[in-house]
Amino acid sequence: MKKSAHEINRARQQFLAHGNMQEGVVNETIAASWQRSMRNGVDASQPLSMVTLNRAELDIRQSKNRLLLTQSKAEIATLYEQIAHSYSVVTLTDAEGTILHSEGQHHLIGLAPELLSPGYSWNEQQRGTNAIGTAIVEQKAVAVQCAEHFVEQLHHFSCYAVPIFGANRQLLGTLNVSNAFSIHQPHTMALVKMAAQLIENRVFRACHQGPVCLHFHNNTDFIHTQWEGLAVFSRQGDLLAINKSGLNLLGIADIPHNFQSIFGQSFDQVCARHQQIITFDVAHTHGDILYGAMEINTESPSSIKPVATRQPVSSMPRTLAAIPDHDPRIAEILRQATLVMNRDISILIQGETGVGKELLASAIHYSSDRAHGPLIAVNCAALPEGLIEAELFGYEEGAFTGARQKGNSGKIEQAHGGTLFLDEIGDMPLLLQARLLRVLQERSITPLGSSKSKKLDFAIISATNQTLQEKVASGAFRKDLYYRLNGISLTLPPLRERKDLDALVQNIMTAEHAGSTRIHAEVMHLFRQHSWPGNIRQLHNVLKTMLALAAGQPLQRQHLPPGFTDDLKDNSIAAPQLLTAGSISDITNEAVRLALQNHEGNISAAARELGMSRNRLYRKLKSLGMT
Ligand SMILES: Nc1ncnc2c1ncn2[C@@H]1O[C@H](COP(=O)(O)OP(=O)(O)OP(=O)(O)O)[C@@H](O)[C@H]1O
Repeated sequence: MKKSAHEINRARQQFLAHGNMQEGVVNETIAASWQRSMRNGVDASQPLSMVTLNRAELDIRQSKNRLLLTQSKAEIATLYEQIAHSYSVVTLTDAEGTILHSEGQHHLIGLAPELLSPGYSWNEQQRGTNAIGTAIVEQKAVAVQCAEHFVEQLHHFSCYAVPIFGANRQLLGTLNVSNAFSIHQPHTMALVKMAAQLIENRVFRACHQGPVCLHFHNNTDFIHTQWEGLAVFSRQGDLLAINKSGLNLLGIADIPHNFQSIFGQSFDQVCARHQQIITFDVAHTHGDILYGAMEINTESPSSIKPVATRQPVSSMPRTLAAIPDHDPRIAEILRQATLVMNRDISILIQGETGVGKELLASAIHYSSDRAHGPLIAVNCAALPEGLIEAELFGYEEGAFTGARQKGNSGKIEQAHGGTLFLDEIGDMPLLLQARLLRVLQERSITPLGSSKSKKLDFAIISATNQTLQEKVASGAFRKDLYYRLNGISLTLPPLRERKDLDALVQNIMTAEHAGSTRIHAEVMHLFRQHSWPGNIRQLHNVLKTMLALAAGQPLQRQHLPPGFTDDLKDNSIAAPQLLTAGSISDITNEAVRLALQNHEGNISAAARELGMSRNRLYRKLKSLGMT
């Protein structure tokens, strides 16, 4: 049975004072870690050192762990949304316990923000028992709750860390959730484990993009989930790689190197049935039947899936004119974009994650004179470093041996006559920045292995959610390339600062074919109070979840994802009324009424909550006959 924080603290005090471990209070993992912490001379009563890596050191670490970072991004965002509340932070560390990325409002959990920010190390040797450091030592999932932490300063926090292993089963890092709850939350650990498993699978697929991949499990429902086994084969049926779950499912450590000897069936015949679920009666699983689905990559071996970024959902705004411009900052961005788009000026779009940078880039392209040409999107963060050069610049026949023998036009060449969109440009490796600069200056390209250059004509738009100027200052991004890309910089505001939430909600509801679904006024009120760390993407996800949970009924507070309201300052809401997503003016009227009610008629406070000026609110009240 789980012991109380008080009992654990007493056992810890006794251990610190006399070195003896009270039986049955903490589990073996924590007990062993306390012993190590003591041996390592960690001072349990002193606050932790605040020393973290400087910007340049962190840049180096992040670029060393680019694959892990890029393959984790989406899962971290989803995990954060699943547990979204102000008292949690999600962190991703490298194999030494140094934070590479964190998601959450660090300052709110009552710990110095530095301690959960990129650059801080949670190595057990220095910090004593903690989920990240201890998970790295133990190479397994570890939960450390309150007084189980060796250092007293951490006694108000609970942390859940799960190691992430690479394609060759080497430790890559950890995924961790820290929160300010003293009660053990088994579901938090389950969510972290699921996310870590998904990251491992993504890393595996990014490293092994062989032509044939078998997805398998002993339960058909688990195929294409994070628990599936993955085995990658060459076109001849030679095993190129297998993931950890695959090994476990097969039940043998020493895997044969050929499809037929593993699965007992002809590779070609199974490939021919790749649209069906195939049953395998495998010898070593002791009667356990395995089921598999073959994925055959019919594209040329060189086409790498992660290059292309997501295409905007078709019903989302496709042109600048279709983007709502009720927010003055957005209206100004749209005006500037319209003025520069056909003038050979490089556009750099900046803004936090999920603010709509990609959507804006695509709207610029489809509004420009090049709308009939291609829009080629390259996610600079989603490619293994060694492949970027070939993917961007292309290569001539004979430049490589093996799978890449035939030659391939690069993404830049494919953008000829259209627009090249370089997403996450801040992640472009330094070495390739010089080459890209040359291409942009000369508007011509020389593929790898070729001596002939080709003249090209394309518009360039890049986007980043990093502060490029800081990267320039730390030497991680070339100044000359920065100036070249930054003909004009358009910075999209975060959602919490936008004044057009109603219009955005309406847009998303329409895109989700739910334009006539009614939204409770209370929900809109809660939306206005939310800080939206994931911006419009998060708003979109929340609305999608609510639409699913409401199953055709009006969207109400109980349909909000769990944890959503924890972020809000004031949950006391007035009597609910129903509104239609389509009627922005109705929503605004209702919001005005609620805001005034919440602030007992105080115009300034109500205007602040509504994100409008006092004058505008006065005008609004006048038009409503409320003054
Ligand atoms: N004007 C808009 N109206 C409705 N939905 C929008 C709008 N802008 C963005 N979105 C929604 O927000 C999501 C995120 O947008 P987008 O991918 O363009 O953001 P981003 O800033 O490029 O994010 P990241 O930096 O993480 O790549 C989109 O999938 C879309 O659903």
